[in-house]
Amino acid sequence: MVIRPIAGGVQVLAPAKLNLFLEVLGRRPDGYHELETLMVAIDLHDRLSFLADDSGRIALECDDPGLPTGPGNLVVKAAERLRLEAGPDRSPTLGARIRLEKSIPSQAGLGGGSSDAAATLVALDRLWGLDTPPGRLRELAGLIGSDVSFFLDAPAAVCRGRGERVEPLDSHPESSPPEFHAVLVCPSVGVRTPDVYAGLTPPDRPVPIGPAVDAFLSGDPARLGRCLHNRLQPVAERIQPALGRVRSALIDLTPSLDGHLMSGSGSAYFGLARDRQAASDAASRLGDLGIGTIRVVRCAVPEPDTHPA
Ligand SMILES: C[C@@](CO)(OP(=O)(O)O)[C@H](O)COP(=O)(O)OP(=O)(O)OC[C@H]1O[C@@H](n2ccc(N)nc2=O)[C@H](O)[C@@H]1O
Ligand SMILES: Nc1ncnc2c1ncn2[C@@H]1O[C@H](COP(=O)(O)OP(=O)(O)O)[C@@H](O)[C@H]1O
Repeated sequence: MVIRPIAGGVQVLAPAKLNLFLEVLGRRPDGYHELETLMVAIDLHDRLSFLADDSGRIALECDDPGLPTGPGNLVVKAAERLRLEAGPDRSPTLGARIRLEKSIPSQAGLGGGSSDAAATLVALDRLWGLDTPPGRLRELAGLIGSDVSFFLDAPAAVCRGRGERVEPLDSHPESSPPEFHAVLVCPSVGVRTPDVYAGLTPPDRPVPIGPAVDAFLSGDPARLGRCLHNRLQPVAERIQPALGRVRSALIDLTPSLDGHLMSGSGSAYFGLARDRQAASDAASRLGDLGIGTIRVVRCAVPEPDTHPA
């Protein structure tokens, strides 16, 4: 995530993510599912600004009237959870005026709410001068939602457990993760994550993640395209049959695209392209079909001025 100082506070660009591979290993006794997923950040961002307020009030304003601005918003949840870390003496004076400008569609499997929550942890930790140890920040992220920890470590990682055990793929400081281009289709209908997991039967023989990770690290879109996999996709398409049209439209673009997949629990789909021009060409062809909002995106682009998690 990109974080910059502004007058009286900080501003953060919180990226969306794509799941390039998602396998469910089993259902856990706590009701969650054990996952293996390859996630990458993309250059589609929400923008959040944070101004300190020593009255102790946490106030959120959001330009999307469809989203809650109270404790139902993951931004408020993250702010309140972090404030507890300051202890009973300091926390009553810690407040913030937060503005959230949404560009990441909701209920799309793009992790917008989770990314906003991670951005809030990082920004308010800095604004309130808490200096929370990175390991503790990760624990708090895991308490807020399964996908939140990834955004502390983006741009590319393998995530396991509920999704909160993150193994970044850019661990060599001198090498950046490879860059991929894709066309993104965001249908007007969303899919609720709990409904998708509730409708899932975990596979007897899970698909291994290794080939997808190797293909990702090779930087070859054709190779990665052959390894794309999402166990949640057939369930989401059963719940929301309109998604079948998106899949068909992407199939019709084969072989101009190197592969296509639904992200996370849906409803967004992406088509992997050999380069930016191929992604733009695919976007033009998809634009007239009325299947949703079409964008060209880049994956796993290293960003300047990132907060060391
Ligand atoms: C499917 C994925 C793939 O990256 O992303 P999205 O499509 O939501 O972006 C994630 O697993 C979603 O993560 P996140 O959206 O943070 O989930 P949470 O808020 O923790 O959980 C929402 C609900 O999903 C189910 N859930 C979530 C994660 C998991 N490993 N197993 C589950 O069964 C549970 O029913 C839980 O109550
Ligand atoms: N900051 C936020 N941005 C988006 N959705 C949020 C946010 N906070 C809470 N939510 C709730 O989380 C749900 C979906 O979250 P989102 O992250 O957009 O989708 P997904 O889990 O599919 O990636 C929505 O129903 C929305 O009401």
